[in-house]
Formats: sequence, structure tokens, C-alpha cells
Amino acid sequence: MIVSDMQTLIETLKANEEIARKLFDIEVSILSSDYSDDLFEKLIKLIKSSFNIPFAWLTLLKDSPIPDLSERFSNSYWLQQHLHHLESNQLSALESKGNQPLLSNSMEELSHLIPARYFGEVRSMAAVPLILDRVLVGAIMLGDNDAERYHPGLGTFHLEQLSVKASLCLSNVISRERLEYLATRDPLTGLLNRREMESHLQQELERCERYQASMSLLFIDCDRFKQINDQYGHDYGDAVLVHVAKGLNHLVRANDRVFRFAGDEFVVALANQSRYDARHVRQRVEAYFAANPLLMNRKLVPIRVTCGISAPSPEEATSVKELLREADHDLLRQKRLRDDRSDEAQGA
Ligand SMILES: Nc1nc2c(ncn2[C@@H]2O[C@H](COP(=O)(O)OP(=O)(O)OP(=O)(O)O)[C@@H](O)[C@H]2O)c(=O)[nH]1
Repeated sequence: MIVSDMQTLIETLKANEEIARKLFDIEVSILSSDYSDDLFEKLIKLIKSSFNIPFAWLTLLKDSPIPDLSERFSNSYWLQQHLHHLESNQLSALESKGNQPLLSNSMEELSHLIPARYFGEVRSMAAVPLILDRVLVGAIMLGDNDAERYHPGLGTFHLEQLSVKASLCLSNVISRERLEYLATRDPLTGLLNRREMESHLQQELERCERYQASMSLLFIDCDRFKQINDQYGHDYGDAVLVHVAKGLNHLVRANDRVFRFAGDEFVVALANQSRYDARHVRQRVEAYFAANPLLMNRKLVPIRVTCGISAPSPEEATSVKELLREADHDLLRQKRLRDDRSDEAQGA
């Protein structure tokens, strides 16, 4: 072997060592992530800065479990800017390579993999597969203005390492998120469960007491729900509960919280809203379901809900139990009022 070959070999070894060290540092850093939004943000920022990569983003397949699990994604502005959703078949270029990293500088062929804001700038790119439960769920995408940087003829050993390490870390955080989801959610509607409601209301009461702020609560019950189960069947009853949960989420503000209390009962905690505001929300909620029955298998299932309100006075300490009791009493009062009105209307 001549001296210049030796020299080249030593330089290649040094460069590989350097890359391996940087990948190790990235791995150590992302291992400390508890949640997927934090993992992806760290991962992409570190890859960009360690390897001086001008464009890097996260691609996720729409039907993978990650978008469903990670409500947190919608709260991360940074991730929103770096996330590109694809249809389930749009990473077939990776699948056909046995889920190995893909290098390309044929940008026209793979234009669907590039977010619109990078069009024309990315001239070569690498797709690093993310695998969860042995299934491809997305990819870390790296792009450069230089068409030669990710030339398809180059080796992908380091990108394979990155793929394995990132996928392992992803599997850890997703397992954690799944467990947390199961512990905090009602399995039918996906709403926060009663335990979460109690701790949220306790925190809200403490916040209101400390800052003399307002809050209010709606206790919502589906009227004659047993009749829906009996008349249409349990599947329709379940679908009504899911429909009500979605409707409530749609009707309230981002910092309000919707919980499934039990059976056909829901609780909405309205942050910074007085009893007066809550009355408006009640009207909105009751009118919404009256106008939006469930449509399932071409059958229309009418839905009527009644809401009870409670709102603690900012000056007086109260408990979660008391708050719920007051709302439940108001709910019964509202039902009685409505029944009286309907009796009167029938007698008239
Ligand atoms: N389909 C379905 N039914 C449920 C679920 N949880 C509770 N239920 C049923 O919900 C019904 C609630 O009945 P009730 O408490 O009498 O309520 P209601 O028929 O709405 O009566 P009012 O509130 O007085 O109008 C019961 O028959 C429960 O079996 C569920 O997850 N799915």
C-alpha cells in the first residue's frame, strides 16, 4: 500500500470515528427524553447542528399510532414547523429497500417527500427510517442544497445506526406515552377520566383561591340514554357517547377540559369563566346536540343533553366534592324545570 493510500485510509477512519462519537452523543441526549415531542425536537436539532445539515424534518405516516398518541405534537410550535405528514403508502420508496435508509438526488421523483417550503432548495436528501413494533411509521429527513451530499452511490452505514438508535428511543417513549394514555383516559371516548378530573379540579380550585380568579363547571347528562341503548342497541349507545365527547371537545376553548365522569355523564371545567359565562356555554352545548343528532347506518338518533352549573365564589374556599354536588343539584333542577315546561305545553 502506498503512503497516500495509507493517509486516505487513516483520514477515513478518523472521520468515521468522529461521526460515531457524534452519533453516540446524540443517542445519550435523546435517551433522556420522556415524550415523543421532546425526543423528535432534540433529535432533529442535534443532527442538524452536529453534522451541519441545512434542512432536517420529521415525516410521519398518517395512520401510524404516533399522531394519535401525541396530542402533545399540536402544542409544540417547533414540531408543527418541522413535521410533514404523509399518506400510508407514500414511504414505499423506503419499504421497497427493506426499510433501509434511502439516499437520493432525483428530487422530482421524490418531491412528495419534501415539505412545500423546501421545494427548490433541497437538491439531495436522506430518509432515515423510524420503525415501531417492526412497522415503518415515518422517517427523519435530511436535506442539502448540494446534489452530491446524499448521492445514492454513497454508503449508509452511519444512517443505519441512526435509524436503529432513534427507533429504539422512539419505542421507549411511545411505550411510556401508551401507559400514560391508558391510565388517564376513558377507553371508549378518549376523554380524560374521572381521576384526572379530580386532580384537575383540585388544581383549578387552588389556582382560583390564590389568584382570586374564576372558574366554572358544567355537569352534563344525556337525557333518557338508557332508552337509546334499549331502542337502538348498545353499539348505538356507545356511538352516542363518542359523538357527545367529540361535540364537547369541539364546543369548548383550548384551555377548558372535558372529562367522562361516568356512564352518560360528562364534566367540563371552564377555566377563567364565571357562572354567567357558563350559562352561555350551557345554551351552546344544549342547542348543539339538539341540532346535531347522531347519524349512524342511515339512522338518526336524537340526542338531548342537560347541563348543571357550579361556580365557586373566588372569596370562599370550597372542595371538589362540593363543586360536583352543586352542579349535580343544578342538573336535577334543570331537568325538573324542563319537564314542568313540557307538561305545561302539553296541558295548554
Ligand atoms: N352504551 C353504553 N351504555 C352505557 C355505558 N355506560 C353506562 N351506560 C348505560 O347508561 C344508562 C344510564 O342510565 P340512567 O342513569 O338511567 O340515565 P338515563 O336513561 O339517561 O336517565 P335520565 O338521566 O334520568 O334521563 C344505563 O343503562 C347504563 O347501562 C357505556 O359505556 N356504553
